[in-house]
Amino acid sequence: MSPSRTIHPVYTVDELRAQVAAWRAEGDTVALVPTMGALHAGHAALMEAAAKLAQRVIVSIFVNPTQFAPTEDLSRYPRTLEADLDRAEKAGAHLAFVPDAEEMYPKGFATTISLEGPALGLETDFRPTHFAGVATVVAKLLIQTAPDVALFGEKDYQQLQVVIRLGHDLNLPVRIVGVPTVREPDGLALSSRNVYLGTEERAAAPALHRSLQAAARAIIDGADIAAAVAEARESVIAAGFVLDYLEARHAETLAPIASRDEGPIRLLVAARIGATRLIDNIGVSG
Ligand SMILES: Nc1ncnc2c1ncn2[C@@H]1O[C@H](COP(=O)(O)OP(=O)(O)OP(=O)(O)O)[C@@H](O)[C@H]1O
Ligand SMILES: CC(C)(CO)[C@@H](O)C(=O)[O-]
Ligand code: BAL
Repeated sequence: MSPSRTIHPVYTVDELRAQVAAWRAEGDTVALVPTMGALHAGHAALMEAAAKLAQRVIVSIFVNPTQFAPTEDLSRYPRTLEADLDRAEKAGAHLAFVPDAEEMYPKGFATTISLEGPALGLETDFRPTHFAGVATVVAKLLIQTAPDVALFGEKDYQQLQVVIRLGHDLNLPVRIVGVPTVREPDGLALSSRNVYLGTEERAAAPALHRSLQAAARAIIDGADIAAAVAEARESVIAAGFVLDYLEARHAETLAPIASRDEGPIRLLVAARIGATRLIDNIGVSG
């Protein structure tokens, strides 16, 4: 670890709780930013937003095995702890909680959260066990840290809605805050998985955001939602993606939505290019 760093990495729940208790004793409020590391400017935006909402900011860095299916990229998921600590410190975090799998899932671990509502469909159709793993680890992180506020990116929009629902349903005493997606200048949503993209794939990738924008504009201009969605699906496929889904959903419940009269609309996409799976989403407003 760099000797000049002031951010404090802790590895156990006991150390985490002791530090939070010390801050609480001084009257400080606490924000939690859960991540899987490989931190980029999107994560920095979450930590910067956290620093405006609480005096102390904790970033957790844990590549959670239970949210990956055996066929997914757990083993090759980017791990960049030293750079992450530097970035977290620059973004205003005071403590990095970096548990290992044994700390989070000790021998005999046998509890999983089961979900319906916003967890149904979309990601769940392609990653059936994903949100059970996310909800379980997020619940654990929230209980371990007991923050006043926890921040999640809109880039993982279905995850954000699942976590909001989880907080309500389990009466977790924490405010869940969503942070808008940070994008590259060409519109590609920042994601740790973007490092997997080859040159041609990277050049094609902004088509996801462009297609969503075109569909949103068409819907705002009065186009039929199903027709706008169908056109966006075609343009994603024409850009070289294999489409998992591109859907219009109610922005809060994530139920299917056929008309603007039924409530606020969110357009969500997941698509694969080469070996990389990307997700994105935008709101339809105007
Ligand atoms: N571009 C972004 N803008 C805003 N928030 C983001 C962005 N990318 C990730 N986040 C948020 O950061 C938090 C941690 O996400 P995670 O560590 O999985 O990063 P990621 O870049 O989404 O990685 P992945 O490639 O696994 O999707 C989540 O709440 C996520 O929504
Ligand atoms: C919320 C989260 C940290 C849980 O592992 C993860 O799903 C992520 O990084 O979005
Ligand atoms: N950002 C979501 C984490 C995952 O894809 O597993």
